[in-house]
Amino acid sequence: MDFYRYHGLGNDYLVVDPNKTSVPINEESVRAICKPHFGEGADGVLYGPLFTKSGDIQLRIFNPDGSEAEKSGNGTRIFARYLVDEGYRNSVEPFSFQTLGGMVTAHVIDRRNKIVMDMGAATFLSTKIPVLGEEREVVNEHLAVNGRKLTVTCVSMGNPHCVVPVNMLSKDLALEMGPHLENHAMFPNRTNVQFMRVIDRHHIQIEIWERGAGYTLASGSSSCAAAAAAFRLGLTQNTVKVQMAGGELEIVILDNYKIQMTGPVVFVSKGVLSNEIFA
Ligand SMILES: N[C@@H](CCC[C@H](N)C(=O)O)C(=O)O
Repeated sequence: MDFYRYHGLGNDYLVVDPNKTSVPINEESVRAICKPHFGEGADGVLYGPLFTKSGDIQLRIFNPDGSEAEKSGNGTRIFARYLVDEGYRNSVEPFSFQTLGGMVTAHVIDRRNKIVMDMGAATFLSTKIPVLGEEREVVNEHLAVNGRKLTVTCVSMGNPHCVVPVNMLSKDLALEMGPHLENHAMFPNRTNVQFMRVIDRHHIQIEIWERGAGYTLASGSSSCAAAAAAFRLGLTQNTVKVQMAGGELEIVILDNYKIQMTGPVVFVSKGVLSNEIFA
């Protein structure tokens, strides 16, 4: 099974192309592939391009625990670059593809340094995220988590996010509280988690705990969600640089919370997976 490894700010994915391999991708095989030391090790698998009857391209996004995600910011930028690198699309014109969390549109301006992605609209609506309880926008709500009382704002970018503004940010905070928030009873589909420090009206910093992946150096959809929450809370303007352990993404919040994300993608390697890892 051929794979193509890319990373976006240290958030690394393996692209597995169904047109080049017949090995099935499922929960079990994804776990084996992503397992550090025993498999290739990665923050996820991007399975595509799959083609619909009308010729649209579809992408399936898998977390290292084998669960399927509706959307990924770094994942979609990486996949856009793969489509151009392998000649499925060219970089002259923007192109779109489907994810479980909706359509995204890629503008490949400089395939290494600048891929702009129209990520779809952010929503704070509980039924869309989902968050339990009566239908409402989940903005500045109190949540008891592992003996602490946090104030959270929840966002769907197609996939679920829980943003926690804090004054003091650390990796340890994400490692300690992330798993409790990810699996909190309020989130029936679990959630991605961002601890967010506002630096000024154009800069925020986040530490991330990803659903199905754990601590990651960067997350594109997390950056979109955190920027949308900061803007909604009146803490920032609509153009924000999001600083993460792995680097920085630029997020623009357009009308109706449509989100545009800009960032780099690095091609790391191409390889062949041995069947032995599935035994
Ligand atoms: N790393 C991604 C997010 C991947 C999916 C996420 N773990 C989920 O389960 O929703 C990104 O860059 O957005």
